[in-house]
Amino acid sequence: MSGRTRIKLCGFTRAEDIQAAVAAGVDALGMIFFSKSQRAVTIAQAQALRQQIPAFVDLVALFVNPDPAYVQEVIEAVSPDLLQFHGNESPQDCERYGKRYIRAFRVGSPGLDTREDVLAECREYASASAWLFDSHSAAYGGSGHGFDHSLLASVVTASDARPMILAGGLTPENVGDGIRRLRPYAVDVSTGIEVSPGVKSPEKIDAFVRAVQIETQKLND
Ligand SMILES: O=C(O)c1ccccc1N[C@@H]1O[C@H](COP(=O)(O)O)[C@@H](O)[C@H]1O
Repeated sequence: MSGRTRIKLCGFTRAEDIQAAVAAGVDALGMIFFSKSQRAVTIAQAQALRQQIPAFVDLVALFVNPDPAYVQEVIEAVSPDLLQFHGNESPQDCERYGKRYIRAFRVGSPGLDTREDVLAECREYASASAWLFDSHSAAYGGSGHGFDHSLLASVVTASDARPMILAGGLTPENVGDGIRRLRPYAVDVSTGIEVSPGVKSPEKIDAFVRAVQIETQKLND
C-alpha cells in the first residue's frame, strides 16, 4: 500500500509517555484492559490518561477474552475510538458493541501456521476495521517477539483483505524492513519503544516514528 504508514503505539500507563508519542506524531495510542498484562491500566487510570490525548489521535482499548460487561464499562467510562481483541473472541464477540474494532491474529499458533490457514481465519473477521498480525505467545501479545512474515503472503495478495497492521517485536531498527516487505497500512509496537514494561522511552518513540516515516518516504519516491 502506498501513502502514509499509520503508527499505533501501545501499552501506555504514564501521562508523560503519551505526551511524547503525540509530539512525535503518532496516529493512535493503545491502553491495555487485560489484568494479566504488565501494562494493564484500570478504568480510573485510563480516564485520567485519556485527557492527554488530543483530537485526531485515536485511543484504542485492547482486550483479551474479556467479560462483555467489562468492555461496556470501559466504552462508557473511557470512550475509546476503537477496540482491539487479542484473545479467542469470535467475530460476534468483536461486533457486539457496535464499535469499530481491530482483530489481532497470533501468527504461528496452531491453526495459524500456514499461509492458507492465516487467510481463512482472517476472512472470518471481514467486519474488522483492520487485521493485526502479532507473534504467537502464551501471554496473548506484547512479547517483543517477531514471527515469520512469509506466512502473510496470502493476505498481502488477497483482494478482500482488510487493512493490515504489522506488529510483533517491531523496533526502530527493524520496522523499516517490515514496511518494505509487507507494505502494511499501519504498524503497532509496545515492547520496542520501552525501557521496561509500561515505561516508554521518548528517544525510542522518536526513533521508531522517524524510521517509519523514512521507509515510507522511500517507498513513495
Ligand atoms: O502489550 C501487552 O502487554 C499485550 C498484552 C496482551 C495482548 C496484547 C498486548 N500487546 C500487543 O501485542 C502486540 C505486539 O507487541 P510487542 O511490540 O511485540 O511488544 C501489539 O499489537 C501490542 O498492542
